[in-house]
Amino acid sequence: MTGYIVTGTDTGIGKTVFAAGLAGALDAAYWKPVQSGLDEETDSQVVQRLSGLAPDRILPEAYRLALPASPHRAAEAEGIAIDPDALVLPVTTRPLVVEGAGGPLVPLTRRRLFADVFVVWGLPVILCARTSLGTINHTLLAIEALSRRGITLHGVAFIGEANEDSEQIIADLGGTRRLGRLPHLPAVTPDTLKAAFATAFSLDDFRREDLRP
Ligand SMILES: Nc1ncnc2c1ncn2[C@@H]1O[C@H](COP(=O)(O)OP(=O)(O)OP(=O)(O)O)[C@@H](O)[C@H]1O
Ligand SMILES: C[C@H](N)[C@H](N)CCCCCC(=O)O
Ligand SMILES: [Mg+2]
Repeated sequence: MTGYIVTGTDTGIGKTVFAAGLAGALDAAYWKPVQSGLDEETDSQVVQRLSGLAPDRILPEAYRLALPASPHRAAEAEGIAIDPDALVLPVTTRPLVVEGAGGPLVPLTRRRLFADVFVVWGLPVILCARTSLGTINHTLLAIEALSRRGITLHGVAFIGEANEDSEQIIADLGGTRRLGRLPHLPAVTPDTLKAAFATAFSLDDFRREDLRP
């Protein structure tokens, strides 16, 4: 299985928008294993709308939970528990872009974290981080959490306005690379996202040999 796990330093950081850009650029498939919150457009629906991918490239979620909360809590609210061992990567002929919920230490159950399944999945992780003040601490904390579990960090994708020094010190102290920065888009549409993604990121950074079909 090839592809990437997209995680973030927080919820609402821009993972879904980034994942839509990446999945579209790689002509990939997208999977959101646990969706919590069903009242608004779901992440899968957003990616469907923004990526330009065919509907069958958006793979069905393993869990769809109504409460917009941490997955462990959203599951409990429905009287169920998520089974992390059931979160098996779907088999696809295309690279797979997998989006977590929130950040790497978000609980799936009261004992298991997203990071625990990242280890099992074995795909490299892309960490989405904002550029605004406070991001250095949050991003380095997330990098440390991934690193101590032996999870491969592919790099950091920044989202927001330029903050050269913060991006550089995160890359230096975190021992990782800056993949690029998606600016704040006044309107996020399939066209604006495609153009911004192409400007912000180099496809070669994501097209490893084993990602080619
Ligand atoms: N580059 C951007 N330009 C403008 N708006 C953005 C950008 N990235 C994200 N947003 C907006 O910010 C909000 C949160 O983004 P998004 O849903 O991608 O976050 P997320 O990290 O996937 O959150 P969650 O943890 O709920 O999955 C959305 O309204 C989205 O449209
Ligand atoms: C509901 C939200 N949009 C996400 N899907 C879930 C975010 C979980 C964050 C948990 C936490 O870190 O406190
Ligand atoms: Mg999302």
